[in-house]
Amino acid sequence: MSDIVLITGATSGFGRAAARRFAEAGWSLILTGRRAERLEDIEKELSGKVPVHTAVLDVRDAEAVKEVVAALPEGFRAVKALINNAGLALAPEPAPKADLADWHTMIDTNITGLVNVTHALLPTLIETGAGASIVNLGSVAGQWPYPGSHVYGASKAFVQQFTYNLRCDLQGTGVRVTDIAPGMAETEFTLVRTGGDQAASDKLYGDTTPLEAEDIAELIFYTVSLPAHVNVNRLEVMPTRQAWSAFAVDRD
Ligand SMILES: NC(=O)C1=CN([C@@H]2O[C@H](COP(=O)(O)OP(=O)(O)OC[C@H]3O[C@@H](n4cnc5c(N)ncnc54)[C@H](OP(=O)(O)O)[C@@H]3O)[C@@H](O)[C@H]2O)C=CC1
Ligand SMILES: O=CCS(=O)(=O)O
Repeated sequence: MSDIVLITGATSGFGRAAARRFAEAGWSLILTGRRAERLEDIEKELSGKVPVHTAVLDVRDAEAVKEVVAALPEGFRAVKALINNAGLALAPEPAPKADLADWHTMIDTNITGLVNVTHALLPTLIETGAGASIVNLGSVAGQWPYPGSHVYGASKAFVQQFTYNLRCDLQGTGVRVTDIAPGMAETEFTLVRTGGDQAASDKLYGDTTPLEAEDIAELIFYTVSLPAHVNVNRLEVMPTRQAWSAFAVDRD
């Protein structure tokens, strides 16, 4: 029987690229996201190669998460890898101008959603044991501050610490836990962050060489495919053309 991966946010960006990468390697796929049509598209694309099960799922809804996990069909139950990828940034403006509702949405998705899915799948992953993996999508924003990152960066700092803390509690179970923390990558991320501003997205990724979704998919797959005794704790990755900026100083 093939290995089974569950990917949240498989309708776009890293999640969709990861689905393709795991399919290439013959894994069975459980793909989730809120957009049903996108899930149908990716299922159509990949189900000729490997078994695919899709579920429309908003990770913020803890009950729905439990139901999706409980209803996994025969052949998709022994999950070996969980890719906690669903997430988003909103409100690119500075904190005093940001909407409280956007802050809540980021917390509900990037923190609560990730915790919901992890909690629901922990028993299965522990049963799988040696070689099982949880890969959490953090961000450079979880480590490095920048203007407009406010709650987004803080939510990704949570992802990093939750990853480390989970590692402590899962020691002895064989389940590995990794925080992959990408820098600038061209996906629908900026379109979502700016409320659909295609020009802003094009401008951010233009005239440089951002990471591509496939770069991160490769790292996710690599992390999961390492020998069972190897745990990558955190992988921070940036485009070669991206680096840190100087400290900001307020002057008279
Ligand atoms: N692109 C970048 O520069 C970076 C991104 N990241 C992180 O990587 C992850 C993937 O982002 P990326 O691929 O770039 O962005 P995309 O916007 O392309 O993809 C985000 C995915 O998350 C899903 N999603 C969002 N909210 C929910 C929700 N409430 N329930 C279920 N699924 C949800 C979306 O699916 P749907 O809308 O169908 O629900 C979509 O599939 C995120 O966690 C992001 O924070 C980290 C560092 C850099
Ligand atoms: O998480 C996304 C990367 S960035 O926009 O915070 O640099």
